[in-house]
Order: sequence, then C-alpha cells, then structure tokens
Amino acid sequence: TRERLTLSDCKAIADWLLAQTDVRPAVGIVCGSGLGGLADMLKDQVAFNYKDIPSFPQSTVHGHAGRLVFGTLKGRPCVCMQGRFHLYEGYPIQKITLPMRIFKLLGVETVMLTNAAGGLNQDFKVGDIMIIKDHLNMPGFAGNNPLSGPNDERFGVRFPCMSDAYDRDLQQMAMDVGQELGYGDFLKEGVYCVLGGPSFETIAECRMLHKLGADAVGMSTVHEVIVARHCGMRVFALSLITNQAVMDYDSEEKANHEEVLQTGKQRAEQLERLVSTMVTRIEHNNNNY
Ligand SMILES: Nc1nc2ncn(CCNC(CO)CO)c2c(=O)[nH]1
Repeated sequence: TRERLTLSDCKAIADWLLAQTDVRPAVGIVCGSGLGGLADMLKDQVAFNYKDIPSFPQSTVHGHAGRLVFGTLKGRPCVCMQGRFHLYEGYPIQKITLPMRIFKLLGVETVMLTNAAGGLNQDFKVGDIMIIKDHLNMPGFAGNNPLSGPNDERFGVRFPCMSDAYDRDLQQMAMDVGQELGYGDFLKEGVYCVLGGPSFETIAECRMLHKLGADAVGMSTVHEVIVARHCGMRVFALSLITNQAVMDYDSEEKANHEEVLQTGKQRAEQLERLVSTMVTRIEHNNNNY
C-alpha cells in the first residue's frame, strides 16, 4: 500500500470507524507497553482489531494488544489505542503517527499518551510516574520527522511550533489529581528523550542523554506528539519509569522488556485512576456528554 496517506485516505478510515459506533470521542488515549489495561476501563466498549481497520498498521510487540477501543470513561466519550507503533518495528514514521490524524478526524480534542521509559534522573525510582513537560527528539535531529515531505495545510502549518507541545494546564491538573489521589511520593515531572530502538541504550548514551537534560528515555510518543500538535489537538503525556537506566560501568543491571511489562502491571491501577480522573475534569467544546 502507498506509504503516505492523504487527508481523504485518513477521512475514509475515520468515517469507516464512525459508521460503526455512535461514540464521538473528545479524548484519545494511547496505551504504552503493558499499560493496555487503561482501555479495559472504558464502558460500553466498541473495539476494532487493528488488522480489521483499513490501512492501519499492526502491533507486533508483546504487551501491545492491537485494538482501537471506543467507549466512555465516567460518561466521557473516549477512544483508546491498546498498543501503539514504534520505529523499531520497521514502520515508516508516518505510519506510526497515522492514528493521531485519525483521532483528529474522529473529533478528538485532547490526546493523553502513556509510555514505559527508563529513568535517567537519579532521583527517579522504578514505579515512578513522570509527567512529561518536554521532549528531545533524537530521530528528528537526524531528519526522521513525521512531518517531513509535502505539508497538507488542512492538517496544519508547514513549520509548527513545539515550545508549547505539552499542555501546561493538563500538566498542572495531573499534579493536582496525583496529589489528591495520594500519589505524591511517586509523581515526578521531566523531559522525555526518544531513541529509535530496538536495542536499549548503552551506558555512554545514558550518560550523554542525562547530560543533555533528559530525565527519561524511551522509544515512542514524541512522533505522535508532533503530529497531534500539528493538527491542533491538546497533548498530555506521561511515562511510567520501568527501570533505572544503567549509568555506571560497574553496574550489573540489564534493561529487559519483561521488567518493563512487570512494572506496568504493578502501577497500572494507579495510572488508570490518574488518567480516568483527569478525563472527567478535562473541559471540551463538544460537551456532548
Ligand atoms: N533503559 C530503558 N528502559 C526502558 N523501559 C521502557 N523503555 C521504552 C522502550 N520499551 C520497549 C522495550 O521494553 C518496548 O516498546 C525503555 C528504554 O527505552 N530504555
């Protein structure tokens, strides 16, 4: 199939979905590795396997179910990606971010992205939840940006601003809700750095990224954020710190995917409460609930 989908291709997918559910989502949620349980919170679910959605990529990673789930969270209409796509799966970057344009055409106004990440900040512990306040787009530095190529002005401008990528009000809301829920001890904020993967970073790379101001390192999210902001959706994102990135040459630690999924299971309940409480408080224009 053609790699670059036009707006009308994206609209055809969105219309195909909208014809099969009467949920009109105002919030889109992206579940990271092992965090698919967020989708199970939705009531009155209408779910589509990615493989049944025309032109949708397939999830190939253990811990990513591969379903698009429509439903309501405490009465608020949402759509949730149970499984996301990554550069390391071999997808072209525009395939990875296609769901963001579908969200936009479904009427989504706010995207909430979650991921699992390694902790570079030495104050972080495994199990911490880091509210993302900014990102370092390493693949972007090498020209691998989802907006490269011809720009469709109907989605957004040619050169979009990214200094306001992460909505400050939603960051504050997350902090407030987290405190209310008693999550203060493990609620942090920081800068997320994306790498291509699939290999985990070396010790020298962790030390470099930490020096460059990164607090957490992962392999996703940033590409989706860029496309979501390009087409004017508000963005909130958080990382579940699933392990301490290895920073010392005398460390025996070895990053592994199983540990990532295990930590996700342990923290899933708190993550779900944080995100679902935020969804009930986010104001939307189309208050059709
Ligand atoms: N040190 C380190 N710890 C991490 N925990 C989760 N991720 C995000 C990558 N997640 C992959 C592999 O688990 C699956 O998408 C990382 C990472 O990139 N580095």
